[in-house]
Amino acid sequence: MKAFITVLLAVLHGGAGLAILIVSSWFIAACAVAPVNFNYMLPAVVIRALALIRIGSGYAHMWVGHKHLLQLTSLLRVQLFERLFAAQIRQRSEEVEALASHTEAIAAVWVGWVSQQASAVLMLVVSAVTLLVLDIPFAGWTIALGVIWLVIMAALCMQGLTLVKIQVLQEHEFREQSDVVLGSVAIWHLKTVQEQLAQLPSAQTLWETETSQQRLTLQSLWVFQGLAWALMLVIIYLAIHTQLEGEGGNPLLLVVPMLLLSAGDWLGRSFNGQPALNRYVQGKQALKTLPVDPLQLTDAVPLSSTLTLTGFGSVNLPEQKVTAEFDASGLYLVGGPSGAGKSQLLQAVSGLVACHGQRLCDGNAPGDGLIEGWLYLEQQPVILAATLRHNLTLGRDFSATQLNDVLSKVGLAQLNDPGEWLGPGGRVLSGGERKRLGIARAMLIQSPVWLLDEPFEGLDGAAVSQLVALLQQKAATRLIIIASHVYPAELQCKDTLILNPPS
Ligand SMILES: Nc1ncnc2c1ncn2[C@@H]1O[C@H](COP(=O)(O)OP(=O)(O)OP(=O)(O)O)[C@@H](O)[C@H]1O
Repeated sequence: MKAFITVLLAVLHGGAGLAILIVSSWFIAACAVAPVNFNYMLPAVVIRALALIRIGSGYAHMWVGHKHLLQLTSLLRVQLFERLFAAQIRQRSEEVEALASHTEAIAAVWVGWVSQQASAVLMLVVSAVTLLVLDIPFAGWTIALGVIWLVIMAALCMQGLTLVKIQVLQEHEFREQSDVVLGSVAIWHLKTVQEQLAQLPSAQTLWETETSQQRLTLQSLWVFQGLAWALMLVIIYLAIHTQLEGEGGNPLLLVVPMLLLSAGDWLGRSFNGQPALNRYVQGKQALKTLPVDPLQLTDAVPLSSTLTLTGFGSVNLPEQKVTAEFDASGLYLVGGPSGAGKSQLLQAVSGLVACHGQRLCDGNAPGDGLIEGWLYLEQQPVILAATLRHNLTLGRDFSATQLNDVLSKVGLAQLNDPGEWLGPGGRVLSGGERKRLGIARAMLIQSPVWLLDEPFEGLDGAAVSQLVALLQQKAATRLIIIASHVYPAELQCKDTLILNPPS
């Protein structure tokens, strides 16, 4: 509904502009030949009223149109979030681009293109019909103007859409290359500046395609304006030399030439709207081809269940064949030298990586995929560039007291400002602090199963003792499996599983 009001307001805005042109051109001409008792008041009032309508409808068009644009953009973004929510992230930069600009480009088509074209078509039709009905000299020539506009617009659309296809491919390639370069950020300092520069993908071709689109729009506008002027010159020639002898004083003779003279003004916006259509098509295309692999989830697993592994292992380690039983609560240790496959095993248990062998929960196979609600704490917990609160809550609702409580339990009482910014551009946490922040997250999430990857790494003796006491207490009500090559003396486990490195 709002989209249609936007279009109507754009039409009103354009129509008022056109009416001002027609009335004022007639008024100027009429003044030149007006008799002494000519009433200047009425046309002046009409022009003023039209100007007010033009200004008012222009602002209203922006108000309604942009409000609608914002609503539509947020709706599209929510839909996109829903698609990405349970998906594996493969092309991070493409997903960011999709959220940041493709949804906006799709939403903007009503304001940017549809309303401009509707306004142009209606102005052309209304002016042609009005001039024909009023029998204004040369009225039929406005039809020729309409045909010229239509042909140039169609050609512009076709060329623009061809360029869009090229642009989508170029953008995809550029983003893939950028992802590769950004992925190697950790070793940039090891390279010379020349090596780094040589690696950077060039945006030159993208930029060239973008500018050729703008050039095309401008060229179309100039061709249209040129042909409109040519029509006007023909009319003037005809008026002077052939058809209208004896009618030289008729001020209505000027109406159609004035219309043609200013054709670029009242129809130019329709050409300028073309990039909005291109971006719309590009956005649609890009969202359609966005690589989204849905995350596979298992069937629902009881909140508290035993875990039985038989010949089980990560698909990345075909020789890994673990057979073990875990109660629904208690602390278990998975040990073994570095590279033995401890992290891979925990990730396979949680379903983060595909597995082989059998995984039973309470004696039932939940199927392949991620077990919802089970927590895997990475070896190096990810710290988001966000506030401490967001890093802890991950979008859930917790009170400040709950946050302070878990922070002091994991030995991070020094982080006492939930609004403090962490990560790049903010407070940088040490390796041990990251680890403890990860544990704090786990404590808030209340997961029935904790799979902790090297939780003691980077912690000093006192911190290890504090963490062991905490885990011991939490293991009373949940299953905790720790993968570690450090075995704190005070750790009391129900069982220990030692993995051997692959031969
Ligand atoms: N995505 C993967 N694809 C293929 N092989 C992998 C993958 N991830 C890890 N591996 C291999 O699996 C083996 C075990 O890795 P894993 O990280 O599980 O060892 P770990 O026992 O946790 O070692 P550490 O104690 O050093 O963390 C390694 O040889 C590694 O190369």
